[in-house]
Amino acid sequence: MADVGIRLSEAQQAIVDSPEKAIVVSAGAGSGKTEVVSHRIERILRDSSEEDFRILAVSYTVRAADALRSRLEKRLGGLHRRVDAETIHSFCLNLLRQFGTRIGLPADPEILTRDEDRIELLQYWLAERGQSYAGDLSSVLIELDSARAARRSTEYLDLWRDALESRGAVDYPAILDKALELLDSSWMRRHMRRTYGQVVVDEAQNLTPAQYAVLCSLIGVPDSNYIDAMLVGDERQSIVGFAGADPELMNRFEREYHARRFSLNENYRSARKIVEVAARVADRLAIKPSVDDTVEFAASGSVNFFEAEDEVKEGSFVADWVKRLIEQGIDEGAAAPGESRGVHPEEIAVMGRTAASLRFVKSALSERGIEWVEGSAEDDWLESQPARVVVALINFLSSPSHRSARRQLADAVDVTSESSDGPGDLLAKSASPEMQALLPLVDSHNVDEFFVRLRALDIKNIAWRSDLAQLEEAWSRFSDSTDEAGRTYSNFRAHITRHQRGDIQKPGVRVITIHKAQGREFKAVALVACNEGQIPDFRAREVEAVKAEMRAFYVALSRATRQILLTRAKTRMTNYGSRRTQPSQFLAIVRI
Ligand SMILES: Nc1ncnc2c1ncn2[C@@H]1O[C@H](COP(=O)(O)OP(=O)(O)OP(=O)(O)O)[C@@H](O)[C@H]1O
Repeated sequence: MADVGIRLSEAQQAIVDSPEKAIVVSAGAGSGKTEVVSHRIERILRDSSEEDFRILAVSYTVRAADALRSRLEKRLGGLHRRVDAETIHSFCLNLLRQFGTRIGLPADPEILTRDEDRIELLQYWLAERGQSYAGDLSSVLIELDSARAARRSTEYLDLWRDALESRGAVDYPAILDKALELLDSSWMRRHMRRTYGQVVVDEAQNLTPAQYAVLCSLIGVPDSNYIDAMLVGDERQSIVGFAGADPELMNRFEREYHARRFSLNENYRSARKIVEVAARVADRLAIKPSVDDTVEFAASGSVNFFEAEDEVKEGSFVADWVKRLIEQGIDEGAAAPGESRGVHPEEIAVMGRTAASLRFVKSALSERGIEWVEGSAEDDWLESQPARVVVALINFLSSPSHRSARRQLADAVDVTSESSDGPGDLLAKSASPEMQALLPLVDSHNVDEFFVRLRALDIKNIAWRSDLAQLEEAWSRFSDSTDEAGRTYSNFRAHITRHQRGDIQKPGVRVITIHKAQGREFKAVALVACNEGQIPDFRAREVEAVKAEMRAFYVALSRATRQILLTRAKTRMTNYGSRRTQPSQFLAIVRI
């Protein structure tokens, strides 16, 4: 997203300059929300003389937080250090690491990220209490997660909280719970008020009630001297309802904090035809204000539809479309006069409502020798197995007593673990020479020495060199900002979790689900499998559920700046053989 030389519109500038303590910005896709957020942060920092007054900018994904951080870094020079750009979970986790002992957490709480580890603990804890559960424990966890996101009570909740406490562990929802408990103390609130002069929440349509509670606790109650706050979001892009998100919370904030509401109606991202089709979907979603394309956009854009006989042919058609884009650029007439038609592979996204719907495109792209990558999965920043093991090893060495850390290492090495296994045992169990080559790392005395040894390793894996460079970069960022005493495995692991899992840097066409595409921008977007049952997903039966699917459709369309291709296959392979499909009801809305 280029922001050099952008002239903000009057409506955008009004938000940047607004002196109100609380504001809500509700605006459509591509209307410049992220642009406004970074300009407003810049304006506040430049206007304030207090050196130690910081801004907390909360984003929904690690990738979005990273993107905001690097945008501010480019524009603000040294001033960007006064901004903490984080996800709400990483912010809360950091609070727990700093102050958690005040509420009885261990200094380094074990973080249970994987369901296997949670199920094992739940099973153990139920057995301890002489209880058993006949059904599938993962469904208990799903219910526990959604209850905590919604802040309602449910069966097993107290039991699960006790189980976590007994283990000195937290899972993702408990990170918020515990942060809330911490923020309950007046000392902690004072500390927040002394630290932050402004809190900004981007993608606020994705807030859950639990996150909203943390936010309110953090800034302070309405009618008090609360920390200035700005919520920015788009109700039409609310697509994580399954995770408990409630776009209504933006209105609640407006009411409770008497916030001034702003809206932005112009689309700066997409060419005319794309704005037109996205606006038809937004209108159907009937959330005001609707987008109107009053920006005079010089590019007309192009929107096309293709219906294939079957999914293999659909995949081939999309792969050929990608190939043509890379070789010849976007369609003639789709670009603005004088604008280059060239497209880099990274500016092309092939999207699907689910990952499964993308498999035919993936193989068709590979057959044509076109490089592609999946979205920004959490661990995607490292490609080779040895590098992933290195991270798992750092995790293990930072908390050798955490069972989950041992298991993660065992998984990364691809062996099974016994409770007595140390990291050396796990590496030695693997027959792979690459894993054996990592053995010298195990008994490094500290993380400095770990890195000296890491550089000296002789590993023959094509991706190792670039992964090593990534690890080195993470290390040098960390060591630049941390004094010797703070350079522990545990702090370095925390640094990696907070900063290093963002967008993938690898080259190639992006082949991603719509959910992974939120907040991003591409020159050309193909959306495959536009069939009933695929988008909308077959599980969406109620009106509300279909609307949620329509919002996903809106997110997909509104990612494109110049060109859209929608495709479907007339037949699909299912477990029961080939079946005829019906076109998605959403195609009728965009009138294709
Ligand atoms: N005033 C402006 N003039 C020119 N370009 C602009 C202006 N405001 C924003 N843009 C550009 O429009 C594009 C969309 O802006 P931005 O990413 O901030 O939108 P957004 O509202 O955050 O979108 P979404 O909600 O879809 O993620 C970006 O490329 C941005 O640089």
